[in-house]
Amino acid sequence: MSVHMIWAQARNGVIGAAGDIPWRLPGEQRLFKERTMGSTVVMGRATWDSLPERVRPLPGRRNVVLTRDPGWKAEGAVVTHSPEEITEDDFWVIGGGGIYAAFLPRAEHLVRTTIDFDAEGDTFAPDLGPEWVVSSSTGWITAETGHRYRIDDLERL
Ligand SMILES: Nc1nc(N)c2c(n1)CN(C(=O)COc1ccccc1N1CCC(C(=O)O)CC1)C2
Repeated sequence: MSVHMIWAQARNGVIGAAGDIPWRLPGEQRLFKERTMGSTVVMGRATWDSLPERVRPLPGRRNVVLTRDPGWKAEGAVVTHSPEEITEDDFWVIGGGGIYAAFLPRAEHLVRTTIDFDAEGDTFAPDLGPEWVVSSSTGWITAETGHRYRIDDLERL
């Protein structure tokens, strides 16, 4: 089972605010799409709800949604009620905060975008222990909006 996690965070660790992402960086979204295309993506119900309907389910990927609600279902979503139920051998965890924290112990590979600003928000990236090391990095990319961001791949030592 190889578990990948992918997220974008502000310098101060914020990944979400009131059910949305407090920035819009199309270039970064394109990189997310490229990295996950063709794979299984696993997300919490709130992240599913945060996707615009036109891209829900995320096209070209098997969308697995984790929820405690036994009655929840949605067109295009494979519903799962606990992380232990996920037995796929290779998938990408795409949020949100609680889901990243739940899967971090099982993750083998992280793709972390850091945006070079501090954001206001209520949801944070998982705390990474010293066992996580950057295995490759894009270096700073300047977005159309002038914001700088970088994408690091991390592996466990
Ligand atoms: N590094 C990294 N990790 C993450 N987990 C995520 C990102 N960046 C960026 N994210 C989002 O913006 C979430 O999605 C969207 C949100 C609002 C509007 C469009 C979108 N979509 C973007 C993805 C498109 C696709 O993939 O097809 C469909 C449209 C999740």
